[in-house]
Amino acid sequence: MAPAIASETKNMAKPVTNGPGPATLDRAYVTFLAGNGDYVKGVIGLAKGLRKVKSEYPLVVAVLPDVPAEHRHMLEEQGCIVREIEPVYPPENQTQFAMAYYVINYSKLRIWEFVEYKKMMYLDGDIQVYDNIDHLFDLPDGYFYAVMDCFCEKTWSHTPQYKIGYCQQCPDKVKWPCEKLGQPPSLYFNAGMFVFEPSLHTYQDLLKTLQITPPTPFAEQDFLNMYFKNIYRPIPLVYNLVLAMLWRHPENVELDKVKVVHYCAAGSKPWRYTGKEENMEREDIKLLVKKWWDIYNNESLDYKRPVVMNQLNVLGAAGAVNQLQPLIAAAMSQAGAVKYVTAPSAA
Ligand SMILES: O=c1ccn([C@@H]2O[C@H](COP(=O)(O)OP(=O)(O)O)[C@@H](O)[C@H]2O)c(=O)[nH]1
Ligand SMILES: OC[C@H]1O[C@H](O[C@@H]2[C@@H](O)[C@H](O)[C@@H](O)[C@H](O)[C@@H]2O)[C@H](O)[C@@H](O)[C@H]1O
Ligand SMILES: [Mn+2]
Repeated sequence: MAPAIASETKNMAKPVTNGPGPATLDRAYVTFLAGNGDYVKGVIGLAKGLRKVKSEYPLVVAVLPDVPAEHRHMLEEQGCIVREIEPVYPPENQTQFAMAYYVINYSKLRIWEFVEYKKMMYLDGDIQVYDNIDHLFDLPDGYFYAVMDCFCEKTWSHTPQYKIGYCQQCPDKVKWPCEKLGQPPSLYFNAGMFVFEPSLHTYQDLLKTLQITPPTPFAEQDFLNMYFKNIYRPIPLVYNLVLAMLWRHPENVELDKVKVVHYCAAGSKPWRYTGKEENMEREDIKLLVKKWWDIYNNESLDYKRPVVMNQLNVLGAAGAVNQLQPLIAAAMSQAGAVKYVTAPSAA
């Protein structure tokens, strides 16, 4: 069934607002971390941002083997659930077609294997959540939800749409020349944020399909758009503001209504912001970078391991195993959706 093709927000998929459901283990946010560099700051900021908006669900971090133990510990100290994944590579010796920087992002595909969760929301590590978006988990099952991207940045200069000045964000401004180029491109989402349902069948089919799909410039983002084309449903831009929208389509942006900001424009990563790159001197960019730092530096947003957990650790270390049972029960209820359980060392 073709997804609702939405040309404007009002036609886009709307969350089912049936009020706050019970916090269940079958839902979680998930992000992806690779390397031993400074992206870990992005993930820590995201964990604190989700806590600030009182999200009911935990944050799972899929880490590649090259993420150092120190960074994994920092994430666990922030209440994250750290899961190691193996890298995913596109077909052998064809990676030169993808922008080299993006090849590592194919590893995001491992999250479809997290089937202990019925529904997950993927968020890039360079995303910050400024309003509670838990209601997106209530969107009807069976679809892939994400926000439409923009084709106007020079990162898109390899595409026909860029060359003729067409963008799905303003399809009437420069109309797609159907007689010359056939059908306009399908609606295309930014893969920095999406709502999906983990499934072993889908996971295996994704990997199998990847092996026969030549890589393309936007790597896993292009691949996911191709793979989920028939069940993709656009959701409003407030759920993933790709920063370039501020200067490419300001008429589509109401900044005070934006719930999720995606710091993907060149030079906009808050933890390495210098203000020197193009558009980075804008007042709205400076404000959004400050908003990110205000959360990152706010110690009141640090994860506080439930008191009982500390007692558990003390008793576990002391080998007082028989006193652990009631504490474990209390810890599980106090921690709600179990975010972080250290298996007490057996006596
Ligand atoms: O060195 C890296 C590069 C990327 N990423 C992860 O991969 C995501 C996608 O990369 P990025 O956000 O830089 O792409 P963009 O959205 O800027 O195109 C990041 O948000 C991180 O979660 C990472 O952990 N380490
Ligand atoms: O690996 C491909 C990446 O493609 C996307 O980033 C792009 C996209 O947003 C373009 O529209 C922008 O022009 C560009 O700057 C930006 O990097 C996703 O954000 C990222 O998670 C990841 O999938
Ligand atoms: Mn990103």
